[in-house]
Amino acid sequence: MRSRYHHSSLLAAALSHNIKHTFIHYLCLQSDLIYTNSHNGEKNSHRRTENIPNLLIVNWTQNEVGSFPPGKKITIVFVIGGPGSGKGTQCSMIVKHFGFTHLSAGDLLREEAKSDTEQGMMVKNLMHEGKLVPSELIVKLLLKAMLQSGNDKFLVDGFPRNEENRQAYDKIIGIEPELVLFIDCSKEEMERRILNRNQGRDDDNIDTVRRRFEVFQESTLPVVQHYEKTGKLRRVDGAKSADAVFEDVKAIFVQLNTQANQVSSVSRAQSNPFKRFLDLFCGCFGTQEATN
Ligand SMILES: Nc1ncnc2c1ncn2[C@@H]1O[C@H](COP(=O)(O)OP(=O)(O)O)[C@@H](O)[C@H]1O
Ligand SMILES: Nc1ccn([C@@H]2O[C@H](COP(=O)(O)OP(=O)(O)O)[C@@H](O)[C@H]2O)c(=O)n1
Repeated sequence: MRSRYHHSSLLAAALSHNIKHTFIHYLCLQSDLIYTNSHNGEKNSHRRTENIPNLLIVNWTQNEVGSFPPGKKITIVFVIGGPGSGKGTQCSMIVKHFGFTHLSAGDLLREEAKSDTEQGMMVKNLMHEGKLVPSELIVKLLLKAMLQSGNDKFLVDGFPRNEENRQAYDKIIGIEPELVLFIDCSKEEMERRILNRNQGRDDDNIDTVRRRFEVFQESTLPVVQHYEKTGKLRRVDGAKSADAVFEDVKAIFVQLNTQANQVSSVSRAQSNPFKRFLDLFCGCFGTQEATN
């Protein structure tokens, strides 16, 4: 009871503050994100929040986490696929060959779930139910891990999982992914792999797995379609053996490296004043190719 009143007053204080760059979220331990839904379906967050115990407010500022130095080139690749499609397996192979830092959204959340706080408990419960954790929390964890790594190339595994993830990422990190790797695999094969995985994961049981498949179908597939439209999606057949999948993945990353090298040699050339002068000079006499 006390905690309910405490949270209600925090909510009131937060609403009255409207601080720029501050992200305030209302999460419920037993229900989904509830800010816009009331009992009777009206968009009335006040009434709804006052009636719900265990309300948790995650309030954090961008300054708390930090940001990348301006102008630093950061390469981001999202890796998506259903539960058990082989995201983690492929990511470790990519890391060995291409020097990326692997950030698994699921691993970051599992770490968070160990903490003996209200937030840790909330994450643990949602994961146990196979539901998605509120987006700003996972984006914050990703940004923190990116900054701590000191690297500039990241594989973000298991993200974005829904439109809300994608939008929160755009708002908070905002670095366009270079590409989005989608590991496509049948439900039967994924289920078989998960039930044989034996990593002692609390959510690798048949009931939670089924819920995770539903979430994938309903929430993640629309994100796949989004990246298909923007031309960023690279689909690989995840049903093959891990090595065979990696052959296809490798080809995608070799191409990505080639493009990156071309871009950096063009920008090096453009930043060379003598080369710029020569280009201009030759351009005047119609001999542009002479400098290439
Ligand atoms: N291509 C594959 N063929 C057979 N088993 C695989 C393949 N890729 C991964 N696995 C196995 O399937 C399970 C799930 O793979 P994992 O990489 O953990 O998936 P995800 O990260 O997508 O949940 C693991 O036990 C892994 O060893
Ligand atoms: N972007 C994400 C990624 C994972 N998660 C949570 O973490 C759980 C495990 O995700 P995972 O990527 O480690 O595992 P798989 O479901 O892909 O096997 C999901 O079922 C969600 O509860 C999330 O809420 N949001």
